[in-house]
Amino acid sequence: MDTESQVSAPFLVLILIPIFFFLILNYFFKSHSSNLPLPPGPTPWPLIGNLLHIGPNPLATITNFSTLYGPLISLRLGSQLAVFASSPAAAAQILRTHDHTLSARYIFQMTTDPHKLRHFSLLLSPECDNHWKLLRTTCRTHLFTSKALQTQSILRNTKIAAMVHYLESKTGSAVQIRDVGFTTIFNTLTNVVFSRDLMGFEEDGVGFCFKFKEHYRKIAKLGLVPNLADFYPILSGLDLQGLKRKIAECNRRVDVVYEGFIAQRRRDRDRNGGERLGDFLDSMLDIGFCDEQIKYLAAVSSPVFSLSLSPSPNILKMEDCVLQWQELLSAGTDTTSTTVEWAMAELTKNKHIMKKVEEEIRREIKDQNEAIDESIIPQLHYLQACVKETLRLHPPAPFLLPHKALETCEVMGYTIPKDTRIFVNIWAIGRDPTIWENPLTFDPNRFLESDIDFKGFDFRFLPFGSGRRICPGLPMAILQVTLILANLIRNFDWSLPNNEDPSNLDLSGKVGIAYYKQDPLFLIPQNKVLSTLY
Ligand code: HEM
Repeated sequence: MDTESQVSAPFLVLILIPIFFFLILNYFFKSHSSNLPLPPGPTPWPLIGNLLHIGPNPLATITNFSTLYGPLISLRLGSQLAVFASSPAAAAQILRTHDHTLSARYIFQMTTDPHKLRHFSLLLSPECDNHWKLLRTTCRTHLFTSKALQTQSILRNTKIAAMVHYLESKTGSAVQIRDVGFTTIFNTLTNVVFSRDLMGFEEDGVGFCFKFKEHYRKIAKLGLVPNLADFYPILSGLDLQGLKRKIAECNRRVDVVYEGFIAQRRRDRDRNGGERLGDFLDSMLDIGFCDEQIKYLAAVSSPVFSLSLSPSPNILKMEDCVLQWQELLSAGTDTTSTTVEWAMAELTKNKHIMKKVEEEIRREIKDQNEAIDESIIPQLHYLQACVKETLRLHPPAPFLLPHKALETCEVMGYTIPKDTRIFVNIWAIGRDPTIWENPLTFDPNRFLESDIDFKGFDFRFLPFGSGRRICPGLPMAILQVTLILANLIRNFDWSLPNNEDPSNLDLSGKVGIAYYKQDPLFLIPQNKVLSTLY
C-alpha cells in the first residue's frame, strides 16, 4: 500500500466498529423483515453472506450452484443480494418478461459520482429513462447504422492495413494477439471522433506525452480488484482500498489530453485557412460555437461524446464528456479484442477449422491480388460461424453487465426484492449440455446448421444481451472482429512460440473488465501475401 493511502490502525478500528454493528443490524433486519420466497442458494453466513463460497473461479462456482439449486439462484454478497439466471427460460423472464423492471443498472462503487452518471452516461445510466433513450438513439444513428458503418469503412481498412504492415514487420517473432487487436480497434474508434491514432503497436501514445495504452492497462488492472464497497456500500465514502481515488487520478490525467485536442484543432483550422478533416469535432467547429457550447453540443450530437448527453439545460463540463468517451472505448475495445484473441486461440488449437476458414476466404475473394474488402464479409459464412462459436464458449461479458431491480417483482415463483443485483450467466447457458451437443467442443458447424443468432431473440445464445440494454455496438463489433480475423488468417500462417504443440494450448479464462484468456495468446506470424496489396 502506498504511504498516502495508509490509515492508522486505531483510527480504522474507531471507524469500523460502528459500521460493523450497523451491518449486523442491517443484515438481520433485511433477512428477517419478511418471509419472502427468495430464489434458492447456499445458506449465507451472517455479515459476509456467501462471499467465501465464491472462491477464485466465480464462473465455475456459480454455474455449479445453478446445477445444485436451479436456474434462478440467489447469493448474498456481503450485505447485498444478487440473483443469477442460468437457463434460457430464466434469462427470458429477466430480459424479456420483466425487462421493464429489471433493466436498471447496478453502478460499481469505484465509478464516479452517481449523479453525473445519471446525467451523462449510457452504459452506466442507472435507469432506462428518457435521457438514456436519447443517448442510445444518438449513438445508434451516428455510429452503428449500416450507413454510419459504411462511412467508417475507409477508416477501418486503413487501420487494418496498418495492422497487416505491423505484423509483416514482425514475421518470425511472437506478437501478443489481444494487444494487436486492441490497438487496431482503439485507433479505429479514436479516428471516428478526432481523426487521430492514439496508440502505436509498440510505441505508446504515438507522439503524445500521455501513454494511452498504459492508462487503459491501469484501468483494466484496477477493474480486477474486488471492491469491498460493492459488497458493503456503506463503506463507499471511505474508499478503504483507494480504488476510487486511483481511478479519479487516472481520469484527471487523460481529461487534460482530450481538452488539448479541441484547442489544437481550433489553432490548426485558423492556421490552415479553415481546412477541414470532416470528423465530428470539425462539424461542431464549423457551426461556429464557442468552446462551452461545443462541449455541450459534443454531448448532443457526437457519436461518441453524445454518450454524455444530458436532457437538463446545464452546460456539460469537458471532463464529463471525456468520462463517457472513455466509457465507450472500454465497452468497445476490450470486448472486441478479447474475442479476436479467443477466436485465434481456438483456430490455432483446431488447425482443420483454421484451414477451412482460409479456403473460404480464398474462394470468396475472386482476385487474390486484392486487399480484403469488407463487402465480402456477409459471404464468409463459415468464418461468421467461427465468431459465433467463439462467443458461445468465451463470451466477453459472461454475466452480461449487472442489472438492478427497480421494484420488487416475482420471477419463476420467487421474489426479487427492489435493488437486487441481477446477473444472467450466459457462460453457463453457452456450455449447458442440455442445450448444446458436446458443449465444450469448438464446432462452428452447429451455427451453419441452425438459424441461432445473437441478436437477442434466442435466449440460448446471448453474447450481446437482450432487451432494452442489449449492446448497441453489436453491428460494429461483429464487423470489426470478422474483418480482423479474415485479415489475420488470409495474410499469415500462425504458429505458437517454442514449437509448442497447439493441442496443449491452455484455454482457461479469467474474469476482469472482460472475460480474458488467462495467459495472453502469443503467436508467430509468417507472411503469406505481398504487402503491396495494402
Ligand atoms: C464482441 C464485442 C462486444 C460484446 C460481446 C459486447 C457485449 C455487451 C453486453 C453483454 C452488454 C450488456 C448488456 C446488458 O446489460 O444486458 C453490452 C453493453 C454495451 N455495449 Fe457492448 N459488446 C461488444 C462490443 C461493443 C462495441 C464495439 C461498442 C461500442 C463501440 C459497445 C458498446 C456498448 C454500450 C454503450 C453498452 C451499454 C448499453 C446500455 O447500457 O444501454 N459494445 N455490450
